[in-house]
Amino acid sequence: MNETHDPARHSWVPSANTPGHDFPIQNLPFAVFRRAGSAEAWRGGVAIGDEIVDLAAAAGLLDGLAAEAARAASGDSLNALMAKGQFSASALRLALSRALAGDSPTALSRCLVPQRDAEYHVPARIGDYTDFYTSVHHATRVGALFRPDAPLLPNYKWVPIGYHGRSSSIGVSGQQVRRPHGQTMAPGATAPVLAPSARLDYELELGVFIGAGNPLGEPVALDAAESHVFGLCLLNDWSARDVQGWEYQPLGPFLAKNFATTISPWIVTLEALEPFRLPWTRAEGDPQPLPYLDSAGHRQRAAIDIQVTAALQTAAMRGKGDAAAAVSRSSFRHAYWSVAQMVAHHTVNGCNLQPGDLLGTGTQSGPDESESGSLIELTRGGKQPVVLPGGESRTFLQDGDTVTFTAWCERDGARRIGFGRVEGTVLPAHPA
Ligand SMILES: O=C(O)/C=C/C(=O)CC(=O)CC(=O)O
Ligand SMILES: [Ca+2]
Ligand SMILES: [Mg+2]
Repeated sequence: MNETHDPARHSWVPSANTPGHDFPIQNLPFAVFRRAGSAEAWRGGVAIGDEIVDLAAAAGLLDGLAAEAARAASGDSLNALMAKGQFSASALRLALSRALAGDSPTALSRCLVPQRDAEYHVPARIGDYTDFYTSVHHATRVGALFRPDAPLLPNYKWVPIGYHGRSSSIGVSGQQVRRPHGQTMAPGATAPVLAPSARLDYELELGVFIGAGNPLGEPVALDAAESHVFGLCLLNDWSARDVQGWEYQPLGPFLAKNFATTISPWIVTLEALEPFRLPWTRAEGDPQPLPYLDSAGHRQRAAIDIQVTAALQTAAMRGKGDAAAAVSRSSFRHAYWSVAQMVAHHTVNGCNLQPGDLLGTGTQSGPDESESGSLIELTRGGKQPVVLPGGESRTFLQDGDTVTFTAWCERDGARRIGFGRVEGTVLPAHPA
């Protein structure tokens, strides 16, 4: 821990000191933004309270490594900053923390843009996107629905399972997601049909942005893995369950999941998450991981307690001015595999991760059924509707529904930090 985590540190930006604010001075997450509706250039920014530090403007006020880092973040993506590695982003975070601390505004006050005036871009050019499956609770509950005889496959507790996703359809919060068409095979039918998905779902996930890459052919060791991670965001892996159930064997998800993935604009750095570390543990009877996925240092601190929630607002609720209703709530601390294990496993065969690559953690579900991170789990495969305040109910998503995820970390002795939000709305399918 360093001075940037000091819970007593406060900022001359008044909104940053509001209790419970997602973006106090202890957080300082990164995004790519511009003034909404303007022709301004997209550039990197750091959140402080209700404001954004414009990094293109701030670069000239900083020195050394921090100034270089701010210049690298002045373009329309954070890839150049990510490529510089953890020390560079850390130097910038420290310089900003110092310049934003205290009672008296510094020269940085000229570089602030109100968040209410901003629009956001996907924060990196995402070359590759891989989605993992790190929640054993999600894997067990979804597995029971797709494969009643073998819910948790025998490989699960040995190998961090994932599939290669699609980066072209990743959008930033506010994305309008067109209900996809796909092939589905109704129970008892003899031939599939092409139709709009009738079982559209969300998946409550975190995204992991890669910072410094690794050369092709050179695996990243577990204890070095986190030095390749820039930070975490919120991620909704929209999923067409009826398409998935028919297409996924034997090669895994394909069109059921590649039509849209929505991420939050703000990336919370691993450094900001430091106070919320937990030991990485295994339940009695779980196998010891292979040596490349295990180390003493990893066991000590590889889990992170990030609380995650999903809320639903239907078009009717929006019309009446009713707030979104919470439907899922869990924590990343329940994940079976850690961020470091995802990176070590992804590269163990020599696969090269590159700056700006995105890893999904997989749906975060907790041990209790109420902690399910998707509708397919909450509704037991669409059999038990979720009833919303106001009387409507849902098995799967309907047109006009807005799904919002939030996440935060809190514990005694640390300042609470948050991730902002990721939001997406379902549009009707294109006419056939
Ligand atoms: O168990 C299956 O066959 C598939 C489950 C998923 O939908 C998994 C997926 O996208 C990974 C995850 O979000 O955990
Ligand atoms: Ca997923
Ligand atoms: Mg997806």
